Amino acid sequence: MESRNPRRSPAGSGESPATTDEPTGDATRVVVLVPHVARRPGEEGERRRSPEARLDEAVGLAGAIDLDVVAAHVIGLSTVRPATYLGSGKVEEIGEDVKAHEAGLVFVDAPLSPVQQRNLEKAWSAKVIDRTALILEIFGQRARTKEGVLQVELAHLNYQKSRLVRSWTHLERQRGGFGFLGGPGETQIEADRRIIGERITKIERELEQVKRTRALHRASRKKVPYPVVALVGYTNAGKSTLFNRLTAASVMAQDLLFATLDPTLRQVKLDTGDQIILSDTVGFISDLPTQLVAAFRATLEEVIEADIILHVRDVSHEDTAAQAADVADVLRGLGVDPDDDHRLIEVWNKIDRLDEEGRTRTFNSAARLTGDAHPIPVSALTGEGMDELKLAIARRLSRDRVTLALDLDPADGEGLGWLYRHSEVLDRRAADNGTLHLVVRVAPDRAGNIERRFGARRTASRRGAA
Ligand SMILES: Nc1nc2c(ncn2[C@@H]2O[C@H](COP(=O)(O)OP(=O)(O)OP(=O)(O)O)[C@@H](O)[C@H]2O)c(=O)[nH]1
Repeated sequence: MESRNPRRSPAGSGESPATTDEPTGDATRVVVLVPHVARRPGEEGERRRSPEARLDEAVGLAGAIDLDVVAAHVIGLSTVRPATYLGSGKVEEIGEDVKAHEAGLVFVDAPLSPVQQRNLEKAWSAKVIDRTALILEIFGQRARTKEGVLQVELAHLNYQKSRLVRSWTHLERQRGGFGFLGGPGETQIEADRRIIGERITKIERELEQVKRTRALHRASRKKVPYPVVALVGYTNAGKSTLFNRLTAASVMAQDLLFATLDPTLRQVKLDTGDQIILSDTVGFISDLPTQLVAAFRATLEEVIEADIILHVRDVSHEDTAAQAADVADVLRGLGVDPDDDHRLIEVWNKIDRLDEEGRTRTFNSAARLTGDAHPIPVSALTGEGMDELKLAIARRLSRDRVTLALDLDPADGEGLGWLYRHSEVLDRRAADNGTLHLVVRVAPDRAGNIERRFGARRTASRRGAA
């Protein structure tokens, strides 16, 4: 997608003006608006955050694609106006602001209808984008795998298709390149819809292919007997930093939202000797546009299937509770029970940012939650708490997995090879008569197979180091 160029604004500002109300200001200079509508039924999600916290988040989102935020306001509204979303007085006021700051772009952190968007663009002589458009841009820039790129492009096209009330300059350009398109009698919107429809079909076909390949990869990875530990968390919680700390691998970790659109997998050996596959995932966000839910699902398959889910939370953030609730919502949407303490471990990150009092409070509340619900306070930045975290993972793993003891004929090379491929071999000793005594560990669903094939016995023994 053309918008993936980081220097380009979502407005596609480099394109030639098609109408007189094209942006007059600099399209990288953005005014950020958070409309705050009086509470209405069914808007619970939005109300978790104060308008100021939402403004901070909106500014962060704009900054995530290198936009220069020149002004940011919370706009109190009693009701949404069908034509312009905001009341006429506010529209005028903001128009002045846009002009004064020579902004070419206004980000309205709300779902705007195509008509509202168009009217506001006219009123402000600036490009207007809503939350969905901005998030799509961010996801588009951060997509790292082919599947991620295709999913975001598909979401983008569906979004465009639903908003065909105005010309889309890139489509015009495309039409210029294919002069045969747009036969007689075909309106511009019909032609645009057809072009978008064709591209959607093409991308869907490509996605099918990519998915098939990925399914094959997943199947082969499943043969590796290591459990998958997935990191989830609100955007900017510190997942990539923690991932790096745990793997000492280099993935993009920076103070940007969505540094990780696609899952990243690394094999990690814990100090206890346990091998795990660590999976970094996309940062969650509140009010995720519906167009992206499908893309999210695909990239989050790792989470759905993970043996352990680490929920990374920024406990130094004033909105940490609301963020945790948003993450729980997304997990629920994926069919994962966020209250399943058996599978989830909460990692309370960024404790280095807390003052003495905050630290004491955090450690005390962590200590109050016992057993599986016990959260692990850490600093991915300084490394504090990493040993405790690894130990917690190892404990959870050894508890959930089944340890089996078996004897093997030394001539059964094939059987031995099979065991190494399909289980974790914890111990291997040869008796005087040559018989191999093996202790292996597997996920419970594999145990039956090994019991039948090798006459293995379940044992309570665990590796001493754990
Ligand atoms: N002070 C402090 N900063 C941290 C810590 N962990 C991460 N950060 C910072 O927080 C910012 C976001 O960290 P990331 O690791 O990119 O966060 P993420 O959760 O992967 O972000 P997304 O990919 O956007 O979801 C970066 O500036 C990190 O340096 C921590 O323990 N302490």
